[in-house]
Amino acid sequence: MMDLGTYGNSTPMARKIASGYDVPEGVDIRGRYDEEFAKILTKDALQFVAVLQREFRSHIKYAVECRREAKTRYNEGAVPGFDPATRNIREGEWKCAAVPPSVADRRVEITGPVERKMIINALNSGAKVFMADCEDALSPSWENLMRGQVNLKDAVDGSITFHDRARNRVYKLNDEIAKLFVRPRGWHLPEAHIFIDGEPATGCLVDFGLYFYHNHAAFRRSQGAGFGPFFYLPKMEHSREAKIWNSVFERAEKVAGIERGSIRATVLIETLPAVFQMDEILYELRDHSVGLNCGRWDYIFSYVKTFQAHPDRLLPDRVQVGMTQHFMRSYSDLLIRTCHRRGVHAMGGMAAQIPIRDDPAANEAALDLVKKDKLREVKAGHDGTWAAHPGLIPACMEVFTNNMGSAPNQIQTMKREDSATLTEEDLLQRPRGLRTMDGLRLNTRVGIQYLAAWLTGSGSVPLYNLMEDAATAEISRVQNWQWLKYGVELNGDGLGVKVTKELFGRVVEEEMARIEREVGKDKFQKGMYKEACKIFTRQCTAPILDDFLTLDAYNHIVIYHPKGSSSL
Ligand SMILES: CC(=O)SCCNC(=O)CCNC(=O)[C@H](O)C(C)(C)COP(=O)(O)OP(=O)(O)OC[C@H]1O[C@@H](n2cnc3c(N)ncnc32)[C@H](O)[C@@H]1OP(=O)(O)O
Ligand SMILES: O=CC(=O)O
Ligand SMILES: [Mg+2]
Repeated sequence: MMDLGTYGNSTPMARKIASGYDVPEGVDIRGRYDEEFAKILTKDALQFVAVLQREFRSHIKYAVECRREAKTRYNEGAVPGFDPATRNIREGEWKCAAVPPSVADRRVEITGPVERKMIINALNSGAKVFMADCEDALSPSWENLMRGQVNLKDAVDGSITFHDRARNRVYKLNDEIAKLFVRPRGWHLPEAHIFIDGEPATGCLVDFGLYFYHNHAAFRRSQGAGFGPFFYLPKMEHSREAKIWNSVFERAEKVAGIERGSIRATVLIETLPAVFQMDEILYELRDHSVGLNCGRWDYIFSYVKTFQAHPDRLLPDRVQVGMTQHFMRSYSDLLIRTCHRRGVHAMGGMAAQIPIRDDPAANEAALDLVKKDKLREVKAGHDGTWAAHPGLIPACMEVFTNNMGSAPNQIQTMKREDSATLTEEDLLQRPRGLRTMDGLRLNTRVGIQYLAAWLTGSGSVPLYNLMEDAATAEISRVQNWQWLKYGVELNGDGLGVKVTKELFGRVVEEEMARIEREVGKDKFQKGMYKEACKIFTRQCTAPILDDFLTLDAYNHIVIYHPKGSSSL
């Protein structure tokens, strides 16, 4: 039990029963009541979330406001770069706290949503780490998030099981399982089903707070060997955001009465501004860091977003923006050099290919692409990588083990000092490649189908033999928006066709017809394809680019109880 000290309010008058949940003063729950959820949404756990919300809300608002100001500067022609004011941090000799022994070896990490069966499969997959995702891979509905918390709690205490009745198969944990990291949502997403002092709570503080409150003690015993819990932190743009997380961790450690530096986190470098802040981010989190990760898909999305007002930096077709483009390779090389200089892991990212069950030749080709990507990563000096599917783990493991041997990581052996000379120009270099009608069509087809899945509760889906999640869908959206905004010529087709609203309208119509043919009339009618098409089309043609696809779409999955009691 944690000591909430002066933050708790235990007077009987302050207790309020709302929507069936026993809530502390100032907290209002508008999501559906469920007996299982009530074991997570206890009064003390909610009080802990409220403590965090009250202490950090003004810092978060300020950080979000700073993002807006930076966006205005980029829209007026500026480009991101290294901050002269923090040169001493970049050039100084300092190290992050030593890596906890329990996570020294992270050569292959599996990721996936906090869905019950997938959690069991991922923990049993043979990967060293499982990143349980409340972010890119999860549609953040009340049901998904609260069930996810129940599932995580059962996973940490080891009791998690799942009975697949259709297949009469019972899932439970093996003796040896992956180490658990949890990725909360980004700062931008609210949790509209929990109000604190009249405002929606910050999504990531709900995800972090509930998980930490219920699991820190069991996790440190069973998984972290005295450290933990462990987290992945997404979509940051500046070190001031890392500073907030560091303070959140310190507050949580204090409340829980555990040693400072117990909690550890890997930060995803997945926005363009953040690549110029890697040292600064590690510095802010130096007592709580366990490395950085190349979140390549959001990074590509962020490149377009950051340069939304720079028509000289248009992207080619999405499929051509791989890790071998100069700006992507530079980002990965500098991340490795930065992490190893500071004594922490430099994690690689996700290849989009997944196993193709019904076509052995195509499956082999997909596996070869994954292996090639992992070989590039391990040879560059990454200490580990991500796999989207259990079927990819043996291949990823083999590539990393063949190149790293029995060493748990390459932190001491791959310093990559050659990357010290990488410049702002290297990191911003325009991607090379061509734009095609096929690219426009694929973006549209994938974007709509992804959103249709997301609106019905699935945040990661297989589409055309690739993994699609919120980050990959964002690329489809912003690329369409960019091409429409600047009326670009599809220069890869040799026909000189320009992207206009009329052309896009026709493409949407034709791609919707194709989706209907592919998924079948029945699924198409019952699904959310039409709604998804409306949202996606609106966002692609909006005069001003929406910051996030999921922020607008979130309004469609907020369900208040009792029904109709209120709305966003
Ligand atoms: C940009 C980023 O942020 S990347 C990180 C976020 N994205 C992700 O985490 C994506 C994770 N991956 C997935 O969600 C899935 O693999 C998908 C959606 C891509 C493909 O899913 P499917 O086509 O349903 O997979 P498939 O049918 O081949 O699954 C076979 C088995 O593997 C399991 N499985 C598949 N992927 C995973 C996973 N990532 N973790 C755990 N188990 C998994 C399935 O549950 C299924 O189990 P079963 O045989 O016991 O029923
Ligand atoms: O979160 C990972 C990414 O690639 O985006
Ligand atoms: Mg991401």
